[in-house]
Amino acid sequence: MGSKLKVAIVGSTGYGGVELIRLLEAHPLAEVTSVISSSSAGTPIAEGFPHLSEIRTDLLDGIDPAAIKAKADVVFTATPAGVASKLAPQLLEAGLKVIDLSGDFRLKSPEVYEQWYKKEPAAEHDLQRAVFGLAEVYGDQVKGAELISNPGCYPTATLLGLVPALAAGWIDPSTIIVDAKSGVSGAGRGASLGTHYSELNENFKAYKLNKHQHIPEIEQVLTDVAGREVTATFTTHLVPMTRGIMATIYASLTESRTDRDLIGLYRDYYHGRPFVRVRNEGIWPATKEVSGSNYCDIGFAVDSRTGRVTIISVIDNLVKGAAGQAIQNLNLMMGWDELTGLNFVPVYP
Ligand SMILES: NC(=O)C1=CN([C@@H]2O[C@H](COP(=O)(O)OP(=O)(O)OC[C@H]3O[C@@H](n4cnc5c(N)ncnc54)[C@H](OP(=O)(O)O)[C@@H]3O)[C@@H](O)[C@H]2O)C=CC1
Ligand SMILES: CC(=O)N[C@@H](CCC(=O)OP(=O)(O)O)C(=O)O
Repeated sequence: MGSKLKVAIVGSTGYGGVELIRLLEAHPLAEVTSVISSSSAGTPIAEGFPHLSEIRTDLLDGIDPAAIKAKADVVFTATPAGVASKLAPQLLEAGLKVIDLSGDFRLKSPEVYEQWYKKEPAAEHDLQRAVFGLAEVYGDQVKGAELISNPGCYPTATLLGLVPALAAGWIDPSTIIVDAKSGVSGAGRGASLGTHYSELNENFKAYKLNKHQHIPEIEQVLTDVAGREVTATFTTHLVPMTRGIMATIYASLTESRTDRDLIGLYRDYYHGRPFVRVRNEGIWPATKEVSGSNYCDIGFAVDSRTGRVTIISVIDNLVKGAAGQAIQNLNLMMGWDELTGLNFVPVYP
């Protein structure tokens, strides 16, 4: 135990934080030495989360950068938007490395952040030094980083489904439409009218049309990959399930291609990236096939009639979409094998 990397979690009482605790419990090289809460410091974490009884007997700590540094070397911030933009600089100043799960450091432009999140942006200097931790695309930049910005859940599924085809010039960037669906844990643990049982059960609804805060994050990466400005139509839906995201992506092909061509392209692009699995021809992934795991599974259907391809990309929003990807980034940041502590089978059924 003594030689493990010590990590702290701010926002440890939220869904992302609790998932970090679950996954890090099995990590061979890291241990959680401080679970932190802004509202319940001094109470045992297992009191609010009986599934952690006997596993975590400690009390929640408050937010104090110097005290966190005395207990840990790396901090995960799993906090609502607008918190890490102010807290992370203090944590970095105290000598900690930070992996932020919120949207605060994902967008390089402070003006764009303000426009979509309706909050005060992080300082420009911090936005510039943050590395966008989509490991399969920007993994080389993650190693040794001090501040990692973990991608959003929807952008993770969407971008992993789009980047290889876009990078290869196989799809027309002006034709991208993403129809995305999420389980309700994506909205966090707080109760709200739109997510309580009788509003959600046996219901299926679209939300934040053309206003979702993940639109600029997706477009920022697509623009970077394509080398020209890319916009995309992106629509989110809530599904009455607990975990999972499915991004159903449509785009026009620039030349005639088959499912097999796409499968080959994606398998080459993700060669050596253990968390992306590309399905064989005619087999499309379902959210249950990745549940509880750090996998992103992808399948294709080319329609030669319309010249379009449909790409299905699924993740578990709390794992590959949040805590799992954050640990994958920790692994890369520390120079460890990215599979460390994450090499497990999805929960099925
Ligand atoms: N849920 C998901 O699938 C995903 C979430 N994310 C992002 O990760 C972050 C965490 O999400 P999630 O865990 O779902 O959210 P939750 O709402 O479940 O948890 C957020 C936690 O942050 C803490 N918190 C609230 N206000 C403050 C504050 N002012 N200062 C410090 N801590 C605060 C709260 O704990 P306490 O009161 O104990 O401090 C709360 O438990 C969010 O930015 C979210 O958008 C990203 C990808 C996927
Ligand atoms: C189902 C659901 O409500 N999902 C949330 C995802 C929030 C999130 O993860 O936000 P950031 O990545 O921007 O921090 C939403 O659509 O806003």
